[in-house]
Amino acid sequence: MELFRLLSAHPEIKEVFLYSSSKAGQQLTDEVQHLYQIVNQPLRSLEQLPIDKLDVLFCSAPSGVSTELLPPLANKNLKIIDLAGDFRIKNQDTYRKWYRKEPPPTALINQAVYGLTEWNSEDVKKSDLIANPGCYPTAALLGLLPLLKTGMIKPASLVIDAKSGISGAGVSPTKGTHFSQNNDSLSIYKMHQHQHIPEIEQTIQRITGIDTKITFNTHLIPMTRGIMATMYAELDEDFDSQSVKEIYEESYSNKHFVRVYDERTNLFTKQVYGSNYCDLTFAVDDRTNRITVVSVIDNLLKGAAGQAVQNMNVMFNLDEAEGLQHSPMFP
Ligand SMILES: NC(=O)C1=CN([C@@H]2O[C@H](COP(=O)(O)OP(=O)(O)OC[C@H]3O[C@@H](n4cnc5c(N)ncnc54)[C@H](OP(=O)(O)O)[C@@H]3O)[C@@H](O)[C@H]2O)C=CC1
Ligand SMILES: CC(=O)N[C@@H](CCC(=O)OP(=O)(O)O)C(=O)O
Repeated sequence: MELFRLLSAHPEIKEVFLYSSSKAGQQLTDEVQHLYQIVNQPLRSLEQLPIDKLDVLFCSAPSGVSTELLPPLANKNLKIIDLAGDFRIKNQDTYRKWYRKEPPPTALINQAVYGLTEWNSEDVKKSDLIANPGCYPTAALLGLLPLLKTGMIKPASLVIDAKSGISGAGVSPTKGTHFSQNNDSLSIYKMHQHQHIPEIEQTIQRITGIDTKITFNTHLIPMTRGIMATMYAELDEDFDSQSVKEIYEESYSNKHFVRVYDERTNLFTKQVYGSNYCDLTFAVDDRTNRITVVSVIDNLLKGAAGQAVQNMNVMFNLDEAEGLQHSPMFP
């Protein structure tokens, strides 16, 4: 629904069609009461996809669905952006191990471009099939890549501690996302087993050439949206606060959606709420020679729908911020 909201207000989009696997033919009223004035269509069935009339298709279903759905639609003069994990992992055995599902065909995995446009916009531009990054990897990688690429931190020392709002768990309520269980409580889940671990390691490898194994844990926070990734690593002795700040500024000065704050700024997930920004800060600890990096995003925007629209903009040679210019809502 966030994707639909963004696309409906996008100045370069003529028409958006909505498809559903379970509610074809129904009017979207209950789920999208908040979009009452713009949802003026019944949900369509997937069999009705007019491939030759569409420019771009977003697939926004849980992992495993696009492995079945997308292969027959690929390479048909239609650009595809998949929001799920299916096309993100290049090694099929790695995908099987972490997702416990069968991967898509090799040719399509090889064709898919990982859409972290801040780091590979040239590939995104040429691509017809984008694997939109996961929410946690987006937050973690945008904070870490500048430091890893320049050798500022020791990869083996890296620990990523991430926290997410409950909308990260999708639309269907489960025991784990029940209000009474989460309200007034903080929980840890999928310890050392999160499916985003191989995605982060693979992207570090592809962008910096570093083969490393990360320690990554995730927590559920009783809030609707937002991710904070707090990352700890040993700083190489040749670097200090000043050089870290310079590297961040160099990496992101011309990147619209990454905002680098001064060292030790207190960041809030709410300062990016409803926006496509990723906000970063850091603190160097001279006593321990460790650095802490903090990254915040809105999981539904920069972590999913916003980043998907940003990728679409780059693929169609539009300004990458088209349709995503709005500031965060605060408080
Ligand atoms: N929530 C988040 O913070 C993030 C989400 N993503 C990705 O964004 C996309 C949307 O996320 P989110 O809305 O949370 O996802 P959900 O898990 O809530 O699923 C979205 C919709 O997928 C459809 N769907 C299609 N096939 C199936 C199936 N076999 N089983 C269940 N549902 C199915 C359902 O709609 P219908 O029945 O109408 O077809 C469902 O409402 C996903 O690809 C997800 O991986 C990425 C990063 C962050
Ligand atoms: C809070 C919560 O449950 N979050 C989800 C990640 C959401 C996401 O990024 O999903 P995909 O990688 O599937 O696209 C999780 O931890 O599995």
